[in-house]
Amino acid sequence: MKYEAVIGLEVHVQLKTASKMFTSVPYRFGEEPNSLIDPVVMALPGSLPVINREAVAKSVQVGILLGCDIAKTCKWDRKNYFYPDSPKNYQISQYDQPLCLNGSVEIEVAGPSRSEEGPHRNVQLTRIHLEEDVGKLTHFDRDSLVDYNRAGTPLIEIVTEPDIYSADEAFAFLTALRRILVYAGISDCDMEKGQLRCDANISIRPVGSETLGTKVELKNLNSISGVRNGVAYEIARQKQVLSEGGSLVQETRRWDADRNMTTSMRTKEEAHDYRYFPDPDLMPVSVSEEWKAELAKDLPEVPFDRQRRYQEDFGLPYSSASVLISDRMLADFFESAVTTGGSPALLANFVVNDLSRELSAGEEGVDLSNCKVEPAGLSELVKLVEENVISNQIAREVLNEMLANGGSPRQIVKDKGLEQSSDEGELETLCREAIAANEKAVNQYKEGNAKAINAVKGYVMKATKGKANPKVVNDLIEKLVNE
Ligand SMILES: Nc1ncnc2c1ncn2[C@@H]1O[C@H](COP(=O)(O)OP(=O)(O)OP(=O)(O)O)[C@@H](O)[C@H]1O
Ligand SMILES: [Mg+2]
Ligand SMILES: [Mg+2]
Repeated sequence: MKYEAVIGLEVHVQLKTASKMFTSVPYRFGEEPNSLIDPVVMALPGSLPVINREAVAKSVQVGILLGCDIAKTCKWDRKNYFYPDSPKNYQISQYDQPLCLNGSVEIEVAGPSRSEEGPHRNVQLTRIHLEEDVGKLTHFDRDSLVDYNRAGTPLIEIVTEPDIYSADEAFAFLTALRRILVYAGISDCDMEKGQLRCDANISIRPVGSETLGTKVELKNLNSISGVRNGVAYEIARQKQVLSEGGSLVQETRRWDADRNMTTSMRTKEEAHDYRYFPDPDLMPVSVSEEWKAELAKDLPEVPFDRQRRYQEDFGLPYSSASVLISDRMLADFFESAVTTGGSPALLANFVVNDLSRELSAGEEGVDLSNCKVEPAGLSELVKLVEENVISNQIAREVLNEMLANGGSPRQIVKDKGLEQSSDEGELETLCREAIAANEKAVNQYKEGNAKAINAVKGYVMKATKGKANPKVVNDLIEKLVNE
């Protein structure tokens, strides 16, 4: 029998807010353990929670970005369980009246190559609710240490419908979701710092069947590639079990990235009964239309809309547009340069090929905040190319100088005497010299080998240190070899 996979994701995202969800203490990653706590975080008797307006605002913004229905009123519920990573014996969450319902995330599954666009599709969401994070346990041989710094940090849980059908789609979903959230300043979504965490629910069913199979919930997925690997492994494992005549049980499994396999953590019988009930210490929250409109105003255009605009309005190829939108700093830099002037295609080339490579320091991504080149400077450089003052090749050289020492491109070109030479008399002499020195190549060219002529052009370029106007050289050589 042929099977297909069905996947639903639960994504937890830490919100970038000045203080915790129900108290004014801040949260920062990597601080002295148990230094960012107070009576509310520790749930000391008599302490009362106060709702963080900024956290609600950011969650509403996520809802707007993802096209959700924002609840007019949402309420808070206690999810009861005890575990040492939480100082209370419950977590404040939202059960039956979450802040957002429905909505979707546009994904693009990778195309056949980096320069070819893959198919786009909307993955449906079920809900988004707001809750508080728990602390962090560190286990040793005989005992464990607990750090409550993270406890009480605002966390949203984004739950998808079972509407993802492969490991690659799960990867595409998380990539797209993370990009939107980072763009909008909702969260930095650094998975290594636990700012974005994902559980994957996976089942398989015979192709053509409408009913869902028994689901396995996969935990401990520590990176977006980890999700892809874990989901792929789990789909294969489930198919294997069924093909051997076995049956699947509803369980929670743990992804072991080192051993590249999943192992069982607990089965359905061991699942918690959370005994949800409304938190008596917190009032429901209502979100007015005015507030929603206010919050919507601060939101950026979403990345795929930008990608389409770059392709349609600026005529950029997919390969450039997709790299530009992969990082908001890069895209903003490009747009700012386009506004200042210069051909979008040329600007995109320099940003994608030169700036992004120069500035992407490994995992950290692009950091343009310390860059010595400003958008206006790049724009000026491109104008020099368009005005035929310098060639593309020289422009690269000037850009490298700008990246190293700053400065205006016009001034650099002037100081270093890099202006392109279009002096036909001077260039003709050089071209004649080049043709004489490359007799063999010229003959090959005449016999139909079009590329052979590059040797002749190369000679002129070398002699002028790249300063010859390539168009003038081309035309001259063309004319002279056919004389
Ligand atoms: N048979 C199935 N196959 C694949 N995914 C499923 C299946 N049934 C449900 N799902 C997905 O599992 C996820 C369930 O998440 P949800 O948060 O609603 O419940 P939970 O995991 O039981 O609760 P908790 O938040 O306490 O872990 C959703 O993303 C849903 O789409
Ligand atoms: Mg859940
Ligand atoms: Mg779950």
